Amino acid sequence: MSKLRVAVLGAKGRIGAEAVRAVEAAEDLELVAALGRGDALGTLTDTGAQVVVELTTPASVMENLDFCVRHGIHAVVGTTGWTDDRLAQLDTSLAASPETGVLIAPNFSIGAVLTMKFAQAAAPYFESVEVIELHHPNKVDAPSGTATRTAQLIAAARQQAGSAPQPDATATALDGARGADVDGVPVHAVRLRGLLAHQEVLLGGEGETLTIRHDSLHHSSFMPGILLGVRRVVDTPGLTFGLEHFLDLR
Ligand SMILES: NC(=O)C1=CN([C@@H]2O[C@H](COP(=O)(O)OP(=O)(O)OC[C@H]3O[C@@H](n4cnc5c(N)ncnc54)[C@H](OP(=O)(O)O)[C@@H]3O)[C@@H](O)[C@H]2O)C=CC1
Ligand SMILES: O=C(O)C1=N[C@H](C(=O)O)C[C@H](O)C1
Repeated sequence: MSKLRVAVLGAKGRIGAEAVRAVEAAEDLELVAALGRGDALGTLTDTGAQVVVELTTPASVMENLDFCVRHGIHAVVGTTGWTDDRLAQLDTSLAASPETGVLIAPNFSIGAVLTMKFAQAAAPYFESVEVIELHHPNKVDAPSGTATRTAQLIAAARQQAGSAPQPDATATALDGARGADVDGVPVHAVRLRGLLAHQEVLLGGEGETLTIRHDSLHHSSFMPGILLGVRRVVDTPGLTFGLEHFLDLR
């Protein structure tokens, strides 16, 4: 059987470099390009890439995806910075290339995907819920894509369950003291040397709290999810948001 031809964008970055090694080590995949900033996107078509793994920056991702979709190259995207406007723009370009698949995964690690699922399930049972994400200090965006997605899922679950607004008597606060408001869920971002990628979801009810915590200790935690995405996206046209759609979660 012929190998799937894969390119990595952001190949010299923290996660991109790990993805290059993971693709090279996979027997069913062939790494045909490893591109960094300034490298010509034409290399993707010249090398016949079938799938691009996009791990760059929020400032670069839209232009890169536009090129991929216009050329019918499937994409697995870990880069953050997704807004409704950006998703709508991507949907529009995918409509003109209906056989192309794009997976956007706020987080490729199984533990983070499960954290989101558990938080979504627990949220309606508690009066209060807040998200704390903790990352290395070189991260350029805050809050993290994972924390934003987690808060959105929590908010949707609470709305569906008819939960009351969260109790909070704060009358005066320094700017930022109560975190960012994501659909009514406070999200706090910590940047600390020594950390990689971590998240806690704190839930509180009368006389009890529940903490759901996930730690990515190494970039290898993201690799099985990226490889799964590469193998599945070629048979999944259109936009898929979240790795959970490619997992057989019960
Ligand atoms: N979904 C997930 O599971 C994960 C997602 N991420 C996300 O992935 C992204 C990358 O993270 P990280 O590796 O830590 O960041 P880095 O800054 O280490 O890596 C990004 C790399 O992309 C390069 N780059 C920038 N623009 C382009 C471009 N147009 N074409 C090709 N390469 C480009 C950068 O080059 P230069 O240095 O010259 O700017 C850099 O080498 C972030 O958005 C992060 O949040 C990270 C980990 C897991
Ligand atoms: O920048 C990172 O490192 C990470 N980014 C993603 C995010 O913003 O959620 C995924 C993970 O947290 C690592």
